[in-house]
Amino acid sequence: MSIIAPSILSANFAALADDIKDVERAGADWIHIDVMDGHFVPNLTFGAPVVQAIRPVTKLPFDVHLMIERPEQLIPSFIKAGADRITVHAEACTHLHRVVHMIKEAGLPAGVAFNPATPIAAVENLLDDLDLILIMTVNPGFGGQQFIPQSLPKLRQLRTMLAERGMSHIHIQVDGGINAQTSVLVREAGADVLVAGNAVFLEQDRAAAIASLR
Ligand SMILES: O=C(CO)[C@@H](O)[C@H](O)COP(=O)(O)O
Ligand SMILES: [Fe+2]
Repeated sequence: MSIIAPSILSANFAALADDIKDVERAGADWIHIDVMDGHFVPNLTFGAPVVQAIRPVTKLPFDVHLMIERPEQLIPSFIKAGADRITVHAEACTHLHRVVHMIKEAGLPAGVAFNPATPIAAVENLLDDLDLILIMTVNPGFGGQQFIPQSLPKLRQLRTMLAERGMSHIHIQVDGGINAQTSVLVREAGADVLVAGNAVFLEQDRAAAIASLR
């Protein structure tokens, strides 16, 4: 069964706590938090103080997706604020091994994300250290974009790579343009953690929306 992680980027920021409680009631598994710095991606979102403010609102794990340059500078503050798992972009880390170990040594599961144009080979020698690999199914920076179909062969390639190495316990996460239709395609291609922003938060009936993704 897929893990569903609604992305609060599509929530109503004026009622963020209520929206988080609502998706928890509706059956969400993780809360996906998109951190953007206006440099690595052309948009700006939340910092650690926002994560800290919403931490008491839910018991669900906070899945923090860092779309920022030099993530090693901010990882400690996100952990202190209540992150339960952290994913960094391969493209944003000069020393990816060091950054992944920084997350692991703090006791958190570590993930590595890949933009649509980045080959996944960069992670081949790091598999022992990873809990999750995120295949971006849009170019990161904004919610509500269209799913990129070339992500599907990449997902299959990753699934095969993990199976060949006996590493199929590593989560394969997808993020961007996931809805009731594309969720079927990505699941068939190997994804087991589905992030969805608009497809959950813009729906009146969030329980039905989550069920249709699952
Ligand atoms: O990381 C990102 C965007 O960069 C995502 O988490 C989006 O927030 C997903 O939004 P939808 O495409 O599902 O609306
Ligand atoms: Fe994300």
